[in-house]
Amino acid sequence: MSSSDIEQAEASVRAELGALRDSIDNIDAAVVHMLAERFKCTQRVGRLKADHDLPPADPARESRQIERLRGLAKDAKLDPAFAEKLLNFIIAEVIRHHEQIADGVPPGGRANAPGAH
Ligand SMILES: O=C(O)C(=O)C[C@]1(C(=O)O)C=C[C@@H](O)C=C1
Repeated sequence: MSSSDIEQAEASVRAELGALRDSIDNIDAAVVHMLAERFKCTQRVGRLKADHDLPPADPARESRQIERLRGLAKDAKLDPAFAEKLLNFIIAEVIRHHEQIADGVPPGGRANAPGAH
């Protein structure tokens, strides 16, 4: 469906689509804000782990998180496999951050590293 298809649709359909998209935009904003808060916590976890020579990843903790999230997803009628993929995607990024902290990479990237622009 292109934008012009939408322009041709009935006014009531356009109004309903607009209202639904407003809600989607609000939800997307909430997701971004919640993720930002989560990453603030995980940055502190990364610092703590680096300071105490703890490994970036904790697979046992991840298994518990996945089981818990799959259960929550089922209750919420969300595909548990999707919830698991999403959590794994987020955790992979967190582990990358933890590794950077342990390697002494400054927040925002390797600004002073050779080859950086
Ligand atoms: O709880 C930790 O130890 C974390 O580092 C946080 C976190 C997560 O993002 O939830 C990330 C990596 C670990 O493997 C497990 C969990």
